Amino acid sequence: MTSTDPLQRQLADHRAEVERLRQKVCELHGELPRWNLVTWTSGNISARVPDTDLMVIKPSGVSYDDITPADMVVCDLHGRLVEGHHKPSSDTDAHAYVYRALPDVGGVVHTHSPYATAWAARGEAVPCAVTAMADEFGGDIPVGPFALIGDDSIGKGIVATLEGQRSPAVLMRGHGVFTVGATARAAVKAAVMCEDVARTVHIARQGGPVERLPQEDVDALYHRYQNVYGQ
Ligand SMILES: O=C(CO)[C@@H](O)[C@H](O)COP(=O)(O)O
Repeated sequence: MTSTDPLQRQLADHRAEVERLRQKVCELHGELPRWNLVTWTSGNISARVPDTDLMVIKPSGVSYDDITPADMVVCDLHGRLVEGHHKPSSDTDAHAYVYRALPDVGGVVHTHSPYATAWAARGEAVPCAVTAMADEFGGDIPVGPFALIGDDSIGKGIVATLEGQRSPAVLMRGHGVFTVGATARAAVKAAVMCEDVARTVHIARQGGPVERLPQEDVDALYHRYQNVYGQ
């Protein structure tokens, strides 16, 4: 019998994609401890289910060692549970706000990676001082406002900070990293690269002042990496 609930109908009509994303998002969660981006159960990943008002997101507080595709939770884009036997991530409101505000975003990642989170604790943007930053971020990694969890505050801070920015990463002051991407995998890559460059620039600054790359070089590097690099 077909449900009269539009979200349940979307779920039924996109069942194969939802199950594929449960598998994919679960796999991607393994990358967070692998790259030392999270501690214990901190951090989370979600993916938008294309052509729906749904997302697949991490269950709250479940160990990375134990998480399975079946544990992934399906929510609507207001953070309301649609399907799952766990409570969704405590950051679901933030992920949902981003998806509502930025239609091109297909994946959102949150980490507490140590070097990037140290920059967030200082409320300081990571200056674009190395080519790897120009490649992936197209400039500095910006800082967003401190915001408490539990409503749209974090999501609003992420979206407002990313407005007009090339960077797919934002350092939420006093909290940690949020990244976005066309896919969840792209957002995970941005989180990995964010921690890498935050560490490099931090170490560089221990030896003396760090200068940003010339803007024209940043532009050229970003264009090459985003449009030419790779296969
Ligand atoms: O920083 C936060 C809370 O904002 C999160 O990273 C939590 O630490 C992980 O929450 P769950 O996704 O497990 O609910």
